[in-house]
Amino acid sequence: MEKSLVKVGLLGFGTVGTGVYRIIQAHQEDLWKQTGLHIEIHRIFVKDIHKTRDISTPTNMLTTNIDDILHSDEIDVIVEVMGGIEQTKSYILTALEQKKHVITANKDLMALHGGEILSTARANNCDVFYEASVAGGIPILRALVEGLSSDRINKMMGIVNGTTNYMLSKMSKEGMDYQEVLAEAQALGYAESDPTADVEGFDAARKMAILSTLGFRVAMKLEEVDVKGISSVTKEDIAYGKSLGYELKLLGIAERSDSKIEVSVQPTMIHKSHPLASVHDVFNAVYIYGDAVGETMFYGPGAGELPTATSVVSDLVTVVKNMKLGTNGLGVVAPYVEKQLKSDEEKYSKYFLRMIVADQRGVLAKVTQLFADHNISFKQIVQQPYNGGKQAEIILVTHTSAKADMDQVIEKMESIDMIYQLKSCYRLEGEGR
Ligand SMILES: NC(=O)C1=CN([C@@H]2O[C@H](COP(=O)(O)OP(=O)(O)OC[C@H]3O[C@@H](n4cnc5c(N)ncnc54)[C@H](OP(=O)(O)O)[C@@H]3O)[C@@H](O)[C@H]2O)C=CC1
Ligand SMILES: N[C@@H](CC=O)C(=O)O
Ligand code: NA
Repeated sequence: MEKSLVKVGLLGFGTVGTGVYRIIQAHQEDLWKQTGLHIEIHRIFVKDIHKTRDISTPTNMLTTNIDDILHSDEIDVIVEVMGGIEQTKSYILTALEQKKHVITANKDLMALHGGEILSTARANNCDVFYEASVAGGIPILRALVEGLSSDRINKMMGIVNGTTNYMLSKMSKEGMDYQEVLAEAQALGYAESDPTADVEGFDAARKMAILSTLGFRVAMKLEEVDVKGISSVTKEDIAYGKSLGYELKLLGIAERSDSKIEVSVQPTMIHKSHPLASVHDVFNAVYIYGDAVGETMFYGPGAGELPTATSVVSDLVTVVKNMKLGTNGLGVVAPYVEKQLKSDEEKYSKYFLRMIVADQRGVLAKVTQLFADHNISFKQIVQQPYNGGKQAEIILVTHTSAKADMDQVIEKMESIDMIYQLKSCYRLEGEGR
């Protein structure tokens, strides 16, 4: 007899899980009209069954026994929104071996173990979708694997962490300093009480590993993403950047040239004429450069109960449509492009530097010579008095140069006595794009 009802096992009933439950309840009829099947949350796995929740569920729907879900013959699809890595991975692999389709919002898990999860899904003819794992409510993974599948993507730049974008926006607009704005982001619930993954760039790196795997069709490993966070950013850097026409953003950058790729996350000065410079507060955006399509930008909420749940439930709609058509597991394409990573000699970008130097005749010539010795030329130089005129502050904007050359310059600065301190060095993007 043909199925008329799809039963879902929900793992986790926190922020995102609650949103998934609400959307499925509220949009029952639309979901049925789109898929031809009724969708029902059958059981929900939680840690604490006695916890007070602001949403009511039928008696016995909540369980703390994972087997009620993983080994239930009635459940067809697992929605994993509990977070965590090892335990969650074992639940997902078991679910796939039990021929249950999987939807997850878990970027930590997919960035580390996505390859194994997807190959287990293929072996079991199951679907795995994870749209909510990158840029919460923005349908960016679907855009890469469907909307832009006919194109060759050369570059993706993303503001993919809402917490740090909120912090940098506040530092830029209100001149707040780092510690002050971090405390505010924690009080508002954007940053975790341990905000390391957000501010040190690890959360963004996980999302960039997922984006580059799908965009470039390579098996990108998390440890191959170069990561630098925002914990050493100062309000002075932001103000100087602004005075020269740049906003400072934590950018994930994935770039491909001549079949070689580089993927990184770092605070980056982006020219105010670039659309990413106008992405403020907790919003996310991903800017994509395709050979054929040109430039496209995807913008929206990167987190939050209902935006994130929208992506999860849309994945569920795809799984259920596939069930109706009997096409589950056919859409999961393994990375098929051989991965070649760029060396530091092959990574090119422009840079913004700020340094404190002696206020003496010839200092600028020394600085210029050092950069010229390593093939780096300047687009802009600003010099001004520092520390009451006892020293000078130099701000430099370079032309395109190799990362290896810039690293050498920074190393050699230490031995030049007229250069007292390199205050900051940022990658620069967005001009003349
Ligand atoms: N919040 C957001 O805006 C976004 C979240 N995500 C991802 O979605 C996932 C869920 O996030 P979120 O909803 O914020 O998390 P929450 O902390 O709000 O909820 C987690 C839920 O999972 C349950 N849970 C956690 N650990 C266990 C365990 N060991 N055994 C049983 N149940 C457990 C908790 O149970 P109990 O209720 O009993 O405590 C809770 O219901 C994460 O992977 C996160 O990275 C992705 C994009 C945005
Ligand atoms: N901590 C993340 C939440 C969503 O993934 C962020 O700040 O973007
Ligand atoms: Na998304």
